[in-house]
Amino acid sequence: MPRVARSVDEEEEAFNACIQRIEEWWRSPKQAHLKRPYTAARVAGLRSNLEQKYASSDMAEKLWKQMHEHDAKGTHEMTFGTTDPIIASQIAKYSQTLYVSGSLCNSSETYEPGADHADYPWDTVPKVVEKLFRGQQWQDQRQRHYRMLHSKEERAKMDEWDYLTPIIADGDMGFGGLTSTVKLTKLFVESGVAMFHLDDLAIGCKKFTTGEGRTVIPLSEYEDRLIAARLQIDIMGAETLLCGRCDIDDSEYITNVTDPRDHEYIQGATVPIESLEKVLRAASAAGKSVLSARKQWISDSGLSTFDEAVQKVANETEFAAYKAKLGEQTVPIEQRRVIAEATVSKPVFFDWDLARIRGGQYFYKTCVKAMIERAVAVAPLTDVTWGRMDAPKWEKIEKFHQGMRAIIPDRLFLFGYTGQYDYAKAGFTEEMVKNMGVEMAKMGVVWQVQPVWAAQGMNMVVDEFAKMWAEEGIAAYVEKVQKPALAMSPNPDGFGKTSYRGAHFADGLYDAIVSRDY
Ligand SMILES: C[C@](O)(C(=O)O)[C@H](CC(=O)O)C(=O)O
Repeated sequence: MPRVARSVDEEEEAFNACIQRIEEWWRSPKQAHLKRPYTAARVAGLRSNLEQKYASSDMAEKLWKQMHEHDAKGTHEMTFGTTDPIIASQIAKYSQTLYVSGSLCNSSETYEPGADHADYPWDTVPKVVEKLFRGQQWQDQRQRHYRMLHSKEERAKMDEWDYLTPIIADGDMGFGGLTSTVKLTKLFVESGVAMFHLDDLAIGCKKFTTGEGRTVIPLSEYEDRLIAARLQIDIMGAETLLCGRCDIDDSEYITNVTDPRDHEYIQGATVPIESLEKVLRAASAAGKSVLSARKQWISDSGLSTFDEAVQKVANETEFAAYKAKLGEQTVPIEQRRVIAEATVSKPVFFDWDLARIRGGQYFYKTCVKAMIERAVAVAPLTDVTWGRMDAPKWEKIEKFHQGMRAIIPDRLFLFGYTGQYDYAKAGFTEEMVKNMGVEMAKMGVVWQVQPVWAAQGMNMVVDEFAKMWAEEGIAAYVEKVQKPALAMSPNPDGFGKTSYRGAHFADGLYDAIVSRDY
């Protein structure tokens, strides 16, 4: 039987050398801000004997450099989402990066489309990243071949695009268990991604039209999710970047109360009342609106956090004493009750179980302070932060990013302009909208994306063309598409002056094979 041709002493020596290489790597400038909860020995013990290099590392280092250059200049990247290599090749002319949206993948890259629910197969987004990255490499190879068919003088006058724009991808919530997140991470690294983001949402709980907020997971589970991803990146020895996305801004529920760091934000009934679920079941049985019954219960129950419950029954002096005793550290609910008993004369009624909803979730009162606490807690595991917001509230944008940088001065951020942002409703003037990208860049928001343009802008383009083509046919195509396209500069590719569609490259391969030189 073939055995590994090496003595146990050599094995031991190789293993210890691997540990030292990992420890040295972790001291490198790009890794130094990270703090792992596991040792280099544990990582070495999870590696195979085949240590590989990944293109993901090259693309991550390119992105890391780009983001820090933007930060130093107070500028920012603007890109948008696509799942199509042809669109990606055109984005490369004006943006330095590319984004792969989970929402878009769920509507255009799955056998069974869906809403932005991350209910698609876990390997969907990494496969789209790989498709786009392969497309980028082919465009780069094709362009290089075409250029080198020309003299230096001719090349000096030709367009040359950097098609190898780092790809940032949506890892959603890591798709379930920790080993699912490990596998997702492995595929992302192997796909050539530069960075991916993981959020703190509970899987499968998003609601879109009922007015209910998102469900998040306890901070400890969010940390584990990110540790799983960081560990797999370390096992692969990759430079791939990890973004901690925090989705609590639009949340209303949390799956459980195991982490005392969340207790400050959990809401409960502050008067004795029938449980919410019991009331909703009765309303449903009576054919009444469950949403109205829910709204009424929230009002009747005096739904509040524990601190708000204390404030309702304490006088000013008592509440000040209560808050002073709490201090700034994490105080679990049972300790909050003890402090309330010691500082407030009246009894405090607070029951978070009465408010639990059908899936067992607890009500959660989000705020910027909670967003900052979460983002800071996971910063040692992540390279950048994304505080996701369902609507643009400038005060909140400022409070979050400035609050984060007051604690981590060099933190970099991502930001997503989702398609349904209503700026007027959010109190933005036209001037504010025009300047928000630049103003956010001053706070370290160096990468800004419109994730789902393809589900909005592309629909407009296709709608317009489909109507024209159906009604006016080829004559309109020649006048409104073909002629303008061929006249454009830089050439929008497709046909005409460049080798965009690969004709020259294909012939170049053929000619090399049959060794015929032009
Ligand atoms: C970025 C996002 O995660 C996505 O899937 O593209 C979505 C986009 C959107 O809802 O517009 C999100 O922001 O949650």
